[in-house]
Amino acid sequence: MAEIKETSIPDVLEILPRVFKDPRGSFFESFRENWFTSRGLDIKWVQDNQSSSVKGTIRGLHFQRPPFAQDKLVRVIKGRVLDVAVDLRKGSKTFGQAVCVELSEEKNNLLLVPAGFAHGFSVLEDATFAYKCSNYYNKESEGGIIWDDSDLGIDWMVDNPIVSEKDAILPTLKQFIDREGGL
Ligand SMILES: Cc1cn([C@H]2C[C@H](O)[C@@H](COP(=O)(O)OP(=O)(O)O[C@H]3O[C@H](C)C(=O)[C@H](O)[C@H]3O)O2)c(=O)[nH]c1=O
Repeated sequence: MAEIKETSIPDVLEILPRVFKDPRGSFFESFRENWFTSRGLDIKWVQDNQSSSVKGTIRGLHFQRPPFAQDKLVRVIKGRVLDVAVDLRKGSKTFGQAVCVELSEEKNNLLLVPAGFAHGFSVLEDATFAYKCSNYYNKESEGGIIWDDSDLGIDWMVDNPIVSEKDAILPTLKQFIDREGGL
C-alpha cells in the first residue's frame, strides 16, 4: 500500500503511505513492520517520541553513540518540517553527506533515518513531530553536529532559528571527525 523510495543516500528511505479520503476525512497506515522486514531490515522499535515546535525552530543535529545508536522513523502529524539526515557511518562512501526531505501533514510521508546518522529538522510551519526509535534514550551517549556547519552547507529554509542552548554549542563536523572519526 505504501511507496518506499530510496533517497540520495540509499539507506535513508522515504515512505509514502496510501491515503484514503472520504467525506469524513482521511485514513492511512502510519506504520507497518513489513515496510522494513520486506527489505531485510529487522528493526526492533522500542520507543516512540513526540515533540512540538514553533515555526523557525531547528532541533539537531543529534545522534546516540553505539551501543545506543538509534534507527528513527520520523513523521509530521501537524505542520511542515525540513528533515535532515547526515551520514556519519565510518567507512561510508556517503560519509558527511546530508539528505534533506520535507515532511508534512499534507504529504503524510515518513523518513527512515538509520543508526549512524545525525538527525535534525527545521520547522517550516508549527509542527508536531512523532517518531519511533530502535534504542532507548541514553543521555550519556548523546552527541551532535552544529546545525550551521559550513562543511555541511544545509539550507534549513529558516532565518535566525530558535535553537536550544545545548544545540548552539555542538561541535563542527571537522571537530567530530578529529575527535571520533565517525559512528
Ligand atoms: C530525546 C529525548 C529527550 N528526553 C528529554 C531530555 C530533555 O530533558 C528533554 C528535551 O530533550 P532534547 O532537548 O534533547 O530534545 P530534542 O532537541 O527534540 O532532541 C531530539 O531531537 C532530534 C531531532 C533527534 O533526532 C533526537 O531524537 C533527539 O535528540 O527531553 C527524554 O526524556 N527522552 C528522549 O528520548
